[in-house]
Amino acid sequence: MENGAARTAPAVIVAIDGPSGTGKSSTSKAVATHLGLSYLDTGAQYRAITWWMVNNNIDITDPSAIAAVAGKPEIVSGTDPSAPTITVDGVDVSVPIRGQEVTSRVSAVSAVPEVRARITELQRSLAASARTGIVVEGRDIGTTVLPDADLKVFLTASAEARAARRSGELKGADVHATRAALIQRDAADSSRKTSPLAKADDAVEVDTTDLTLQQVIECVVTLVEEKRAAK
Ligand SMILES: Nc1ncnc2c1ncn2[C@@H]1O[C@H](COP(=O)(O)OP(=O)(O)OP(=O)(O)O)[C@@H](O)[C@H]1O
Ligand SMILES: Nc1ccn([C@H]2C[C@H](O)[C@@H](COP(=O)(O)O)O2)c(=O)n1
Repeated sequence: MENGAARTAPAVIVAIDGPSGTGKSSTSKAVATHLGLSYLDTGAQYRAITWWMVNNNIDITDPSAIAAVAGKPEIVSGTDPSAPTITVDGVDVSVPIRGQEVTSRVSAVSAVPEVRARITELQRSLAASARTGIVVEGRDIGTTVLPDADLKVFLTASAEARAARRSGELKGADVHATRAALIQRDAADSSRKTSPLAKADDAVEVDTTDLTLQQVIECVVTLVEEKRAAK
């Protein structure tokens, strides 16, 4: 090492993709916290722009109406994994974006190419400015947003496991209805033309069905450390 200077770990870019309820957010936040990286929830950004469309009475069934205003809202994501934030035009929307009104419309809004172009640009800029590196989670991070990521992980889990996790979270929500809604959203997200939900060819697939959250976190931390060591 030159002049005995302490070697700092090189910045590392991690892409975590997968269907709803596979554990992307929980895993990404914990991995980023453990490794001192930034964290970006890209689903929250698509939810935030959907919230703005709903609040501004934009016709969600009309892609050209969505495209015409896609550049208007200012979406700001805070990337501290211990306290991630999301605002639209300065308003904290972290709670309303999780509601049914947004969840049932987000696939339609996020399928519009102009929306994706706008949000993808934000995501790339946040990743480029992350000093120590970043964990970015979503649906198209490994395939489209950050195709040169150091590590790509694709999380999966059975529909039953995902529905049970979500029903537990929603305090007793009907597990069959939750399962049906997850499958419907995954189908919409996987079948859109522009950057659909997909596993990148070079992603490591981790089936979380029979793993605890802690086991998944440990698995991804190990994968990141291996990549870092090889840099
Ligand atoms: N391996 C696991 N075992 C048990 N529960 C888990 C596991 N992974 C995540 N969970 C729980 O499942 C729920 C969904 O997890 P999380 O929000 O991280 O998934 P997600 O993939 O980000 O979902 P979405 O894409 O819908 O935002 C949370 O309550 C989380 O605590
Ligand atoms: N990279 C991404 C992230 C999310 N979306 C869309 C599709 C999802 O149904 C929706 C909400 O995501 P969640 O909060 O459930 O992770 O946002 C996308 O198209 N691309």
